[in-house]
Amino acid sequence: MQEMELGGFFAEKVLQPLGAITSGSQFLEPDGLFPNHIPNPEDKTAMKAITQAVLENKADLGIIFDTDVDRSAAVDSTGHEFNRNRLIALMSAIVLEEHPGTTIVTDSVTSDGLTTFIEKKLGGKHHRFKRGYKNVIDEAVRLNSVGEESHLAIETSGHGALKENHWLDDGAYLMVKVLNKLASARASGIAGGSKVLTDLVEGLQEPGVAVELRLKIDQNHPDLKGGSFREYGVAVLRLLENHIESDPKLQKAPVNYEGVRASGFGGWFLLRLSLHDPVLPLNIEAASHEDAVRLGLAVSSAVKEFHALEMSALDKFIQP
Ligand SMILES: O=P(O)(O)OC[C@H]1O[C@H](O)[C@H](O)[C@@H](O)[C@@H]1O
Repeated sequence: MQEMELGGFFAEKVLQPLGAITSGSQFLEPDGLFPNHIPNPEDKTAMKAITQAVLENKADLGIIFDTDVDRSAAVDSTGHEFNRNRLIALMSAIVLEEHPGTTIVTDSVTSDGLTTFIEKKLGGKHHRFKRGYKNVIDEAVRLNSVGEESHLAIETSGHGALKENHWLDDGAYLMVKVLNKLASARASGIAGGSKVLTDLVEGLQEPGVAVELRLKIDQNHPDLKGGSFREYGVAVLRLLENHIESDPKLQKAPVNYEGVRASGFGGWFLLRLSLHDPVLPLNIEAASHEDAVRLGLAVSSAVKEFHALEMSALDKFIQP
């Protein structure tokens, strides 16, 4: 069972020759207008489409790719999604079985629960680095070159690369690893859909609320005073950092490579500059909506003097 545009080859050229039944697959024909949904494994509509197809067809596993097959996600036979932190947890479990103790390099927006899972349950090391598939891959290569073993560089976006695959940014290869795990469980007599995969991520703590709010910087606003949006964004981050230091309810993340990350109210937030856009993405995770709002309020009150920052997404989130 599989879906997605250019990745259509995977059903015909990989899954079928291996003996898989792929009859419930959908959207295998490329169409640049993307008539079905945004081709993004982080997108809720995209994940809903593959989940429904898995359940309707009683498939053992669902696989979804983005347009050029470098991002992927999976769905187990019960409709449980393996994308974002859960995909990283699954891939970490598979890679750490093969390479005990190895370092997993991820992007900056990964959850605190993922760190606990990788380090306490799997016995690996979580190196939370920067957003951007190239950044995580380059960092994993660098770690190996200075003697720290790393076999997996992966983003919540679904981009992922393995050392054994020459650090290619390759969503199809990630799914091959997942399929391998499923097939070897079958071969050793463990049936039951894709439960073997679900079991691998057991114990991963997931937040009740996880949001990404993208705060735009108006590049024509007089507050920029002819400077770049980047400079403006850096000034916002600097001020937020000062606020955190003077707020006893917030603790600055001791190790952080991008933007400003802080814990508080049982959750965390990260405000950073987008890789490409005049935007400051704000990620907030917490156990409840109330706690997530408290974190949002802390950010909002810290940056309120920055009038070129478009706050409507955050305002909407924190409104009573
Ligand atoms: O920084 P953002 O705007 O959230 O974008 C971040 C994303 O940018 C590009 O699409 C890269 O290919 C991704 O690897 C990265 O995750």
